[in-house]
Amino acid sequence: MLDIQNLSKRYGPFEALRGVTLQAQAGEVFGLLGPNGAGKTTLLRILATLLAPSSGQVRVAGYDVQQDPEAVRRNIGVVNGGMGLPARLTGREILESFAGFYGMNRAETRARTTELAERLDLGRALNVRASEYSTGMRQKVVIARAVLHDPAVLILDEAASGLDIFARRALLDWVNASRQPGKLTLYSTHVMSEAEEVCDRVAIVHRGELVTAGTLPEILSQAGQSNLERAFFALVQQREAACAP
Ligand SMILES: Nc1ncnc2c1ncn2[C@@H]1O[C@H](COP(=O)(O)OP(=O)(O)OP(=O)(O)O)[C@@H](O)[C@H]1O
Repeated sequence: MLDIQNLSKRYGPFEALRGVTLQAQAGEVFGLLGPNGAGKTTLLRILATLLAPSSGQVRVAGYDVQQDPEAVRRNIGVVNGGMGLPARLTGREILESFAGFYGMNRAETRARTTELAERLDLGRALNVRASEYSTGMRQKVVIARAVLHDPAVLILDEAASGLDIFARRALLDWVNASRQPGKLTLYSTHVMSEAEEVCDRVAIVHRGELVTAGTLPEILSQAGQSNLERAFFALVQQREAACAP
C-alpha cells in the first residue's frame, strides 16, 4: 500500500530526507515518529503529491507519486494540525463541495455525511458555519472531509495537536477503528503515548534518515527499553552518537 525506495529530498543545499526506504501494508496503522525537524512533514507531503522527491521512488496505493499524482490524490485523505476550512461554509456545505471534487453523487454524499456525523460526533458542526467552530469541531470536520471518499490511505500529520482531550479521544478512537482490510493509516506524531496506543508498526526518522522501523515490541526490544518514549530517546541518542564527529 506504501512503498518508498531510497527517497531523498533537498531544499536547496539542505538534505531534509536521505535514502529513506520504507514499506507499509494495508490493514495497519503505521506511525511516523521523529523529533522536530526530522523530516516527517516533508515525507508526508511527498506521499500526498504536494512536494516532488529529489530522487527515489514512492508508490501510494499502487500509484507512483510522480507518474500518476491524480490517482494518488483520489486514493488518499490528508489531515494536518493546522488545516483551515472555508469560514463562511457550514460543515455540510464543506463536505458537499468536496464530494463534488471526488465525483460522489448526492445520495452517496448524504449517506456518507450521516455516517460520518455519527461516527465523529459532529453534532451541530454540519449546520454551523466554520467561522463559529471550536478547535475540536474544526478538526473533526477536517477529518470528515479527509475521509469522505473512503480513501485507501489516510495521512494524519500531527492531527491531534491543539485538540482538547475529548476531541483527541475522538481522533484516536477513529484511528483505531480505521484499521480495516484494504486501508492504511499513516500517523505522524511526536507524542509517544499516541503512537503506543494506535500504531501497529512505527518508523523513527531523525535528521532526514530512517533510524529504525518495526512493531512496538520489536522497537522496545531493539532499544532494550520498556516503553516507546524511552526507546525513542535511546535510539535517537544512539544515532546522534554515531553521527558525532
Ligand atoms: N521549504 C523549506 N525550505 C527549506 N527547508 C525546509 C523547508 N521545509 C522544511 N525544511 C527543513 O527540513 C527539515 C525537515 O522539516 P519537516 O517539516 O519535514 O520536519 P518534521 O519532522 O515534520 O518536523 P516538525 O515536527 O517540527 O514539524 C527541517 O530542518 C526544516 O527546517
